[in-house]
Amino acid sequence: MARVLLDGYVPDASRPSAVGRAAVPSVSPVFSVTRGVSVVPDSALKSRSATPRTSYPDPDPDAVLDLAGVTVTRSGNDLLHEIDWQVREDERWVVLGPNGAGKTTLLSVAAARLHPTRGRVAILGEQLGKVDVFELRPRIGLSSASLAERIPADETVADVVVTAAYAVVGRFTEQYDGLDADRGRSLLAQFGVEHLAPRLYGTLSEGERKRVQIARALMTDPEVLMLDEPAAGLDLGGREDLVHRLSVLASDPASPALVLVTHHVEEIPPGITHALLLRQGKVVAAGPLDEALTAQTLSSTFGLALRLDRVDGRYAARAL
Ligand SMILES: Nc1ncnc2c1ncn2[C@@H]1O[C@H](COP(=O)(O)OP(=O)(O)OP(=O)(O)O)[C@@H](O)[C@H]1O
Repeated sequence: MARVLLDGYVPDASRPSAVGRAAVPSVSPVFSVTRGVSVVPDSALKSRSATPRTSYPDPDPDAVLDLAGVTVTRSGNDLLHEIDWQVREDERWVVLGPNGAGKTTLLSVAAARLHPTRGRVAILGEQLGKVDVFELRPRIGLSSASLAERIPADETVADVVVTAAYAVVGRFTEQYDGLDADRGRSLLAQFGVEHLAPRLYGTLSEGERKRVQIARALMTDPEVLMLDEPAAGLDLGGREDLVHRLSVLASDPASPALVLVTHHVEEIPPGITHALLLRQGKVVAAGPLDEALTAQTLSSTFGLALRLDRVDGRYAARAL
């Protein structure tokens, strides 16, 4: 069952497009439930619960990620507010939300890069605050813009991938054996960029860099793979190629659990099984893809009346 927790979309009656044609519910001033979806006005979305939880259930030992009551506060604002989220080994999640919704912050917590202000975070059975994150991080494959920015432009592509074995960027004096080099090559081949192995990273196109970053994220044979906007900046051909390769990865039962962050439903690869929709640091809906991702929840998430189509396992959205 999908958890559809919050629907902050309030149709603007003055906008003709939002009336009648929108696949979103009408909203009472206080609270309403339409077709099983909890709906609250924007004022409620912005509110913060007065008494935050102080105790949390024990983490589920079978969960790859188990977040309870996760709140991240900066400068008095909650970037994430009371997030509960569980990811299991065989699940492939997409995290959707508009700019500033808190997606990257959520991924940073889930990848053991950021401790929450409040809440309990268990990653691969280890609880943040009780584990050495430097031992935990190699078990998590992460591809993100902030990590990519740290890759030296004069590093060869082959080294960009193999250095993940030591969780470093920039090859120094570490020694890599033949198995590392073989694995690096085979991952580059999996993403169609094996021929780029001798090239300097700084000479690659954006699309080529993205594929190299994902190959790097898989280098340590991680138990969970987290990709923050892997298709950002790609042209149509590059996006379609990447979506296809991610679909192959997501559909392979031998692949690790996957969490993919995006703004665009068009970038959801077939094989994704679950969705978490985030708005203003709060969960709008979370659960199996078909239940959590609907025109209604998407409209609520982006604060816009949207039509959502699904053809051959691919999604498309447009404003009504
Ligand atoms: N250190 C900080 N202090 C204050 N606000 C911050 C800080 N870091 C992030 N924020 C704010 O938190 C919000 C969530 O940021 P985050 O990067 O997680 O969003 P996002 O959903 O990934 O956005 P985008 O899609 O634009 O990448 C943003 O409004 C951002 O400006």
